[in-house]
Amino acid sequence: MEPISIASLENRLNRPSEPEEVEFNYKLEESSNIDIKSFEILSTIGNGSYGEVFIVKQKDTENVYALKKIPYHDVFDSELVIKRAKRERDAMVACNTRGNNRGPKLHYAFIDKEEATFNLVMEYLPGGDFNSHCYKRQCDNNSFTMQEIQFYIAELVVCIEQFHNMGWLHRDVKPENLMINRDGHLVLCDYGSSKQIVNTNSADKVFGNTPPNFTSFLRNPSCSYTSYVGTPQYMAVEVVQGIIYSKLCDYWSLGAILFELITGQGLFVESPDTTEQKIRENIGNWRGLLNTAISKNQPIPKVAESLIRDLIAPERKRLDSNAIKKHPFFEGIDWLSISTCKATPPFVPNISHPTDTSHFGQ
Ligand SMILES: Nc1ncnc2c1ncn2[C@@H]1O[C@H](COP(=O)(O)OP(=O)(O)OP(=O)(O)O)[C@@H](O)[C@H]1O
Repeated sequence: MEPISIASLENRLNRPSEPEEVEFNYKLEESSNIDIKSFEILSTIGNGSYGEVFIVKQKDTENVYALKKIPYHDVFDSELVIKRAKRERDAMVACNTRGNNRGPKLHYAFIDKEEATFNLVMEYLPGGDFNSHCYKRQCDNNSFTMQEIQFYIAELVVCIEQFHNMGWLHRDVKPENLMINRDGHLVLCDYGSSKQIVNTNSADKVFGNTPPNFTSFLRNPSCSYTSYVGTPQYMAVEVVQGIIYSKLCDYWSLGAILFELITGQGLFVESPDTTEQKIRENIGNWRGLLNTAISKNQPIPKVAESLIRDLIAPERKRLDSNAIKKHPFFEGIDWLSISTCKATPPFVPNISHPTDTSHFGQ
């Protein structure tokens, strides 16, 4: 039998293109000679489908950061990986420049050509991810009170709203992509699936000095997208069907998360064995299945059911952030204190030192 020859990186036919460092680098000029050797890797804190996240210490300053490393030399999907990493980097830069206090602060971004990785050095969020927090509560038989759910959903509304206000759709809002910061507030992370809203008519005005009114773009086809992204369980029907969608898709995800926090069940997920394909089919048949899910999981407070139905709804009827904030589900919520992180969270992580990783399951 012929020996199987494995193509080296150099002679592969579809060798991936090398990413441009100038497009990716961030803040390197302010701190000379920053590269991967500037950081001591302490431990792994997360593993996603695209990257690995470590807690690191900068050697000269002793500052602690989270470092996300995204390898780009996989021959099968490197173009996709490069696109995702750039989007993530660009959205994080937008968070920094537009003062989004619900996104992780980006400190540096650089490419390591030797190990073929993108590197994003960001603020370390020590409270762990919200999904793990919910899972722990469920395992401890300590389900959320309606007051706690109201708080977290209000925080998520503000996270999504701030992301939209800087001119981006997130498209992958899910509990795993929400982190808890040191003060117990939610931060929306993982921008690999996000998309910048492009106003083809007045691109300059969108990011000019005048704050743009993005609500006016909500149903403007020139600001809607048809590519297929996201995580099926929380994906809006118009995204699953690949038809034109707008930033309202992120509020469908909010509705799916609200349902899950109240019932402890994933919406449109019948059992842990439900396949991705089946979840997509279920979302396609959402009208009937939503009624079934709601009647099967009673009691759900009427006011919460009403908000779920206003979010798991056809895009043209779905509430936007202004209408969501006025919904009776949020009675008693002080939106100013939520958006300025002054509201008291129900849980504040106990952090004993800057490199404490006790809220990350390992
Ligand atoms: N700034 C941060 N501080 C602390 N932990 C973080 C931070 N960013 C990410 N993590 C951890 O790393 C995990 C993976 O990160 P992330 O979701 O960004 O990776 P990904 O490869 O894009 O994931 P996905 O599979 O969702 O696309 C997160 O779930 C979280 O536990």
